[in-house]
Amino acid sequence: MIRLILHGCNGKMGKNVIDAVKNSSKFTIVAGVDKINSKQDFPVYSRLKEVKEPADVVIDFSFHTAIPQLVEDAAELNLPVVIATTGLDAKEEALVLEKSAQIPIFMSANMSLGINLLVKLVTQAAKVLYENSDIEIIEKHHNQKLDAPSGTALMIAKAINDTLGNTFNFTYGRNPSSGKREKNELGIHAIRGGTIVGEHEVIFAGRDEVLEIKHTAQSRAVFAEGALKAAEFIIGKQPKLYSMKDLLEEG
Ligand SMILES: NC(=O)C1=CN([C@@H]2O[C@H](COP(=O)(O)OP(=O)(O)OC[C@H]3O[C@@H](n4cnc5c(N)ncnc54)[C@H](O)[C@@H]3O)[C@@H](O)[C@H]2O)C=CC1
Ligand SMILES: O=C(O)C1=N[C@H](C(=O)O)C[C@H](O)C1
Repeated sequence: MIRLILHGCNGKMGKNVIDAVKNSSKFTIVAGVDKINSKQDFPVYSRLKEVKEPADVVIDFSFHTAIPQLVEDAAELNLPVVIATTGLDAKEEALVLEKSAQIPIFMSANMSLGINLLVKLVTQAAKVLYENSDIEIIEKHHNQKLDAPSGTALMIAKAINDTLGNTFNFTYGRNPSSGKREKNELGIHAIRGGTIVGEHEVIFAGRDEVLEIKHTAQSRAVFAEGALKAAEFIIGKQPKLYSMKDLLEEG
């Protein structure tokens, strides 16, 4: 059995990981960590360093400000971590990279298989279409989401820029003073409402033709199951910052 510590156990994704573990024969949750202390079937602590139960791996779905303490504690305890939390600032991201020299860290803004295939398809399309079309990303999420744009939208935009040698400046939404669209803009637009689980659409708008590539998450279970796959993948790996690309390449 893989012994799991669930960081952010009392949140929406925490609940989904608990359900995914119930349906899995490979995992058991030995402890949770959350800033809110609500009752679970396992002990809940307020930080990772306080956890008494021996464990093999940590999965995190919490909030970006929790990440520095999480990776500091995980490095001290020599525990691999899967970070699914989005909205990290540059300093938090730099610390994750620094700590990945000590422990294996798996980080992805989206744990679903479909989004990671979408990134592949979109970068291929961008190579062919970018000169003659305008690229815009639209993401839609529930009204409880704290960060905008989504980590996934940023991941897609960065993948396009990496592929095309940083051609684009990102434009976050448009307003009455935005003016005419520039050729080197990549628009990123965030919609928030209701209970939308997560939608990401990339639009290539050319002259007289439009290509749209879209992914819809229909439940949070896909993210929870993806996080369990990532956790299984990093146990026993060398210290490094891993992504979905590494997991998919290993097959
Ligand atoms: N990579 C992926 O596939 C996915 C990533 N996410 C990301 O996961 C994060 C959590 O999402 P939700 O579960 O919807 O949010 P949520 O707000 O429902 O849950 C977050 C939980 O983390 C806890 N928390 C906050 N600060 C903490 C701290 N300092 N220490 C310990 N616990 C803390 C909260 O009390 C709460 O229980 C968000 O950043 C979201 O964008 C969400 C879905 C999929
Ligand atoms: O907060 C969410 O719900 C989600 N967050 C991730 C993101 O910011 O990209 C992934 C997913 O779309 C759900």
